[in-house]
Amino acid sequence: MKKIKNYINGEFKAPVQDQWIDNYNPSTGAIYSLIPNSSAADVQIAYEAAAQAFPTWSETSLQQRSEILAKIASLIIENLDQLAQAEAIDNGKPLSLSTSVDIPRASSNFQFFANAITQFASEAHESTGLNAINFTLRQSIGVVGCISPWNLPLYLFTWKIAPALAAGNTVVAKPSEITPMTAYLLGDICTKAGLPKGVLNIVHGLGNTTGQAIIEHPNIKAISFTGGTATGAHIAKTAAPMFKKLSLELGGKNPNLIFADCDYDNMLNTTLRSSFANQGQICLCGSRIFIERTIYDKFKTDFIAKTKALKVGAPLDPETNLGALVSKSHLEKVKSYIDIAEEEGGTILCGGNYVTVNGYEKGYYLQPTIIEINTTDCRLAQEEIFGPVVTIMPFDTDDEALTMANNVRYGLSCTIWTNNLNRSMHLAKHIQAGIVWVNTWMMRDLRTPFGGTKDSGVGREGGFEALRFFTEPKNVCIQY
Ligand SMILES: NC(=O)C1=CN([C@@H]2O[C@H](COP(=O)(O)OP(=O)(O)OC[C@H]3O[C@@H](n4cnc5c(N)ncnc54)[C@H](O)[C@@H]3O)[C@@H](O)[C@H]2O)C=CC1
Ligand SMILES: O=C(O)/C=C/C=C(\O)C(=O)O
Repeated sequence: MKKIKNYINGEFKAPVQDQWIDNYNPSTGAIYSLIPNSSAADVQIAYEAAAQAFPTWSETSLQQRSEILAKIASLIIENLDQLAQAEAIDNGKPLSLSTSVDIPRASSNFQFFANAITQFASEAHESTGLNAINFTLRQSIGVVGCISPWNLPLYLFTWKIAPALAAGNTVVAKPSEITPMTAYLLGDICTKAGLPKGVLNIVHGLGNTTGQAIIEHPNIKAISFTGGTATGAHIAKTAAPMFKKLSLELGGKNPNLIFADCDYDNMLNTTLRSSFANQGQICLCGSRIFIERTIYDKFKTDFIAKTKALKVGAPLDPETNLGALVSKSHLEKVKSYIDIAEEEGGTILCGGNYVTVNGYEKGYYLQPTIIEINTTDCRLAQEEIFGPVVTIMPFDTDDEALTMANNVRYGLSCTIWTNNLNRSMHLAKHIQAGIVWVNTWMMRDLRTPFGGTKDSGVGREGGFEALRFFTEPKNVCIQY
C-alpha cells in the first residue's frame, strides 16, 4: 500500500511514532493509501526546520522569492494531468473539474503571489508641523501555520501557502487528512522549483493531533485556517490567549436572490452550478435559493428539469457532472438533512436518495436534491449541509428577500440576480456577507478581499489583504 510521507526540511519522512491513517478513495469506498498520523514530535521537527530556514528566506530578495514561486506555478501546470487525476481520486470530484478548476487555480495562486509581492508597498505619514516622518515596515512574521480542508484540496492549501511564503515566512502546513495526496505531490514540485529546505514543511495527520499541535505551538505565531465553523471556534479559543494572528475562513449558508427581471437563462445555468458544483461542497455554494413569486413556478419546473439531467457518476468518467462525496461520514451527514425534510415541513422536489454507480457500488454517491421549504426558521435553512442539497422558497418584496437572506448565523457570500441597478446596489449594501456577486457566481479576481462576516469567519484572504495578514507592521517615526 502506498505510504504518503511528511515533507520536512526538503525530505520525505515517516512519522516519528510510525502511526498511520487509512486514506479512502471515495469513488470506490476502498482504502488506497496510508498517511502519517503525525504527533506533536513531528510538528516540532517541522517547526525547527522552518525556524532554521526563516532568517535566510525572510532576507531572500523579493525577486528571488518571486522567481521560485513562479517556478512552482509553472511546474504545477506541467504536472496538471497527474495532479488533476490524483485530486479526483482522493476527493471524489469529477476529473473535468480538477483539470479545469482546482489545479489551474493552485498554479494561479503561486503565480499571483509571485507577482503581488513585487508590488506590495507600505505607507508613509508625514507629521506636518512636527518635523517628523513615519514609515511602516511590513516584516515577515516567522514560522506560520496553514491548515486547509478537503473540499478544494490543493486549491485552498496553496491559497494560504503562497502568500505566506511570498511575504518571507516559513511554513508548517497541514492539509486535510481526508485529501492529503496533492499536498504530498506538491513537496516534490517545491524541491524541483528550488524552494530552499525547511521553507515549506508539510505535516499530515488528524485535526485533533497534528492540527492541534500546530495551533498550540508557542512559536507558530500566525494561523491561517479554512474549514468548519466549530473547528474555527476551537482554534480561536486555543490561539487567542497566545495572541496569535488568526485568519479564519469558515462555513457558509449563502443566499441566492432571484428577481423576475434577471437574465433568466444565465441565472438558471449559473444557479445549477452554484448549487451542485463539487457536489455542493464549496463554502460559496448558494444553498438557499429565494425566488420572486411571479417567476417561482417557472423557475421550479426548469430547475428541477435541469437538476434531473445531471449525471452522478465516477470521477474519472468524462460524462460525470457530480462525483462522489468526500467520505462515508460526510455522505451520511448530508443524507441526514434530507431525512428531516418532511418533519421540517419541506417537500423533496427531486433527488433525495443515494446513487449506486455501476462498477463503483461502494462509493459515496448522492442525487442532487432540491427541497421546497415554507419557512427560513428550520434546520435545512439554517445549518451548513455542505452537499448537493439546496432549498427553494418564494418571496414577494425586496425587503422580504433581504430579511430572509440575513436571517442566518453565517455571512460568507450572496448572489443577486437582477437587472435593476438600484436594487442590486441597495441589496449589496445591506446584505450581511463578505462577498456579493451580482448576475454571476464565483467569479474570482485574486486581488479582491475574500472571507466572511458573522460565523463565517474573521479576516480576509486574497491580494494585499493576505500579504498584510502574513506580515507584521512596524511603524518607524523619525524627527528631523
Ligand atoms: N471551506 C469550508 O467552509 C469548509 C467547511 N466545512 C464544514 O465543516 C464540516 C466538518 O468538516 P470537517 O472535515 O470536520 O472540517 P474541519 O474544519 O474539522 O477540517 C478542516 C481542517 O481542520 C483540521 N482540524 C480539525 N480539528 C483541528 C484542530 N483541533 N486543530 C487544528 N486543526 C484541526 C482538519 O484536520 C482539516 O485539515 C463540514 O461538514 C462542513 O460543513 C468543511 C470543510 C471546508
Ligand atoms: O476561490 C476561493 O478563493 C475560495 C473558494 C472556496 C473556499 O474557500 C471554500 O470552499 O472553503
